Amino acid sequence: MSRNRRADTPAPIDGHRRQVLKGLGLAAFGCPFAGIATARAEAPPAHHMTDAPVANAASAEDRVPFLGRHQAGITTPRPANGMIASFDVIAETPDDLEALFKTLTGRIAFLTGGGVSPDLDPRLPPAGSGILGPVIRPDALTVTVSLGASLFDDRAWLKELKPRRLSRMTRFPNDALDAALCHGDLTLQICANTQDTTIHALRDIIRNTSRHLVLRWKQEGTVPVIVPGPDGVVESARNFLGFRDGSANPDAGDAAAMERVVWVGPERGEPEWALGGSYQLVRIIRNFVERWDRTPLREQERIMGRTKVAGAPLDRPEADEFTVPDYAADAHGRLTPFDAHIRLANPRTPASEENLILRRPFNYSNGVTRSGQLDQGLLFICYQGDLEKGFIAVQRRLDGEPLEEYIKPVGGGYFFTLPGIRDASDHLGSTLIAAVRKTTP
Ligand SMILES: C=CC1=C(C)c2cc3[nH]c(cc4nc(cc5[nH]c(cc1n2)c(C)c5CCC(=O)O)C(CCC(=O)O)=C4C)c(C)c3C=C
Ligand SMILES: [Fe+2]
Repeated sequence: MSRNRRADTPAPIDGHRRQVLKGLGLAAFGCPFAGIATARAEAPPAHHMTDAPVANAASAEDRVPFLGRHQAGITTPRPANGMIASFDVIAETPDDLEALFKTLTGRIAFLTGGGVSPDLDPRLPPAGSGILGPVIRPDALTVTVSLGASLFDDRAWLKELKPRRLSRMTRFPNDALDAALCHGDLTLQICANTQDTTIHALRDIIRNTSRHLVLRWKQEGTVPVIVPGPDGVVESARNFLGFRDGSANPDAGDAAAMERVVWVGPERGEPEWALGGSYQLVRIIRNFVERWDRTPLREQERIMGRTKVAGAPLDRPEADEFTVPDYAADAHGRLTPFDAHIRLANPRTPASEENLILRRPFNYSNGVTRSGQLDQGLLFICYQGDLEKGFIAVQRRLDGEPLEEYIKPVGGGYFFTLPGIRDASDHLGSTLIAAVRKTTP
């Protein structure tokens, strides 16, 4: 799980990051399907630094390839803005569902590729919301499509094809789930450099799928853009508790690690159609930031298991955030308490290797609660090849952790992220539809 956090060449950073994006298959801007047949939504190469957005590196011309064995938006770099939108699906027949998947595919291909909105006919409603103007720039947009258990459970012709570990999220002890913020038949994870682009994409998709999709809930979030240090190190972005978040995330640029941690492969016993997909976990976790801000620094650090400024593990407080804690050398929990967040989340034993997850969180700030508190928190998103061994096992270890005094999960759900799209003639969900056609006359 080693990870090269340092840039080979510290400056200019924007050039470096641009090169990474070019390596991902950035094609000429202008045509919605330009480069689509060759551009693949794979993880960035190993020299990519962290998953934090880098200052001055983001450009409206950044295009994240849409085609590939896996959907974009999971191992591709996390831009500054993210959103989960959850929908109910109106689809009584396989034909309905296929039509929805095809429309989604077409819209996502256009929006992520960029292009010119068609000319306006003043006698008709405009072709789009217009909030980006007539020229849609890709802006590192990704739209990742996942399905909820209810989509399968509520349709006889889909029941047999449900991914094995997909279920309706049930309550954990510290949860106070708001039904209006939970579950759904289908989610879109929409990420981009700017919020205008995520909102534009959402409105475009809602407008073009109104026959099949009804919006249930959505949550937006952001990640701070990081200015690289003089040595070129890009540190992890901070969450709203002020700690670096992402330091020990598996390396999304390590394809072998992603096969082990994130993707559904043949060894998992999942239906054939699901290969190349992943399980998506979403949790909207409110942070009681006023209480946290009144908590002594030492206590905050012992709750998290890391120093606040540098993000170093408590057994190596002079080290950096990427230094691996040595729990075996701290067998009595003197330096890192046994109930510290990071020690529970990943005790770093051979057995806990199978519980690794890829986190892709965003901070959210929703306004003010009725009792006059800030409504802030973490839009926690993670991906794993096995939901039970991944999120569920980790969350069970975290149940009762001291951090719970400061957090309250209020929404979210379990979803299955569809495999990617082979080529320009393919569409999202094609393997599922083919399996439906095989099993239903
Ligand atoms: C069930 C999974 C997890 C939930 C839910 C979760 C919530 C949560 N986390 C933070 C802040 C931090 N988490 C950190 C590390 C970390 N967290 C999880 C899992 C969940 N966190 C894992 C698997 C890890 C990695 C542990 C390791 O391998 O050492 C950290 C430390 C920095 C880092 O590695 O990212 C912070 C900080 C909050 C605030 C939160 C809920 C609001
Ligand atoms: Fe965490």
